[in-house]
Amino acid sequence: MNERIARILVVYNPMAGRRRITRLRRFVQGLRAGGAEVTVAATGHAGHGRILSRDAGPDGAFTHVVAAGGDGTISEVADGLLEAMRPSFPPASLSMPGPVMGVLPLGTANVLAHELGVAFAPGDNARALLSGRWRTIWPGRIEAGGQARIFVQMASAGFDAQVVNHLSLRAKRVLGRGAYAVQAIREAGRYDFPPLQVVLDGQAHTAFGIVCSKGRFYGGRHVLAPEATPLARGFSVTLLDEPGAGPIARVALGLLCDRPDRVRGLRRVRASHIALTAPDGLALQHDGDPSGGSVPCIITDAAHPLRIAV
Ligand SMILES: Nc1ncnc2c1ncn2[C@@H]1O[C@H](COP(=O)(O)OP(=O)(O)OP(=O)(O)O)[C@@H](O)[C@H]1O
Repeated sequence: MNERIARILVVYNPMAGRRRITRLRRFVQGLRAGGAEVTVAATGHAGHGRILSRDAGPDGAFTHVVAAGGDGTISEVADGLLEAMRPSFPPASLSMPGPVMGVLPLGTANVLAHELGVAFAPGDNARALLSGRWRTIWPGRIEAGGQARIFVQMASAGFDAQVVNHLSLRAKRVLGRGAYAVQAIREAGRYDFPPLQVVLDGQAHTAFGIVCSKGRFYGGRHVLAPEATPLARGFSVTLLDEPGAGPIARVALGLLCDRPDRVRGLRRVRASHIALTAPDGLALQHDGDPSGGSVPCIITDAAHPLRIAV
């Protein structure tokens, strides 16, 4: 196989964001104009991105797999690429690092794209991808109810996970990021803030919400964890010490002003092994989508890092 030709699989989520098919077309044109062989595969259902990228990974058929969608699509593609690296998944060669992952931001919040400075303009993105530059990121892994999922930006339990779990894709398409605010107002009246037991690298804490961040940003380009980076192992863990709608409103204001350090009742701890339990099995979310499981859960780094084009 000719190693100089980029062979690119684009995993396109047609349900992400506001269905920006024109931007996808421009991106593919840019790649082809740059000499790449491009295959586009649209996802047919939630979780399909993981299967498409897992099956693209092991035999070297593709040099790159691009997640064309939002953060949920990115986490599914990352999940599939990492699954293909598992020794138990045939016919992966352990010496092969797998395809480089690309990101074409077509989603609602696109937090990882902001975090890594990925180009939003399709032509610029295609040129950057073909330039061959990449960085190594360490995704997170969340294990709940016997199922493990990969995330790239953050995972959480508490009020925000409840909002994400009750938010419809349709609302996100119609209202964009405003859909999160509308849903948060709805949940504020009915969420009862049960306490979470959190064990961070063996140290026990109690909290009323927890966000395990790989990157600085949360909900778009709002800084929650200034020191977090997806380029390193471990997490910046934000704990909410007080229950209720008042503290949540303070956090929202702190995020809008990018001043999480000024918010009373929020604290951050570095940790690499996070165990959560709660009395009544709270919902979880990762990268802005429901995790499909509930607390109790364990959060750690993924077994392998991923190469990501920037
Ligand atoms: N064909 C499909 N039909 C329904 N859901 C799908 C389909 N393909 C993917 N999905 C799901 O769509 C969800 C949302 O996708 P994604 O997160 O990429 O977009 P977004 O929510 O608009 O963006 P962001 O997460 O950046 O706010 C994901 O959970 C994914 O599993």
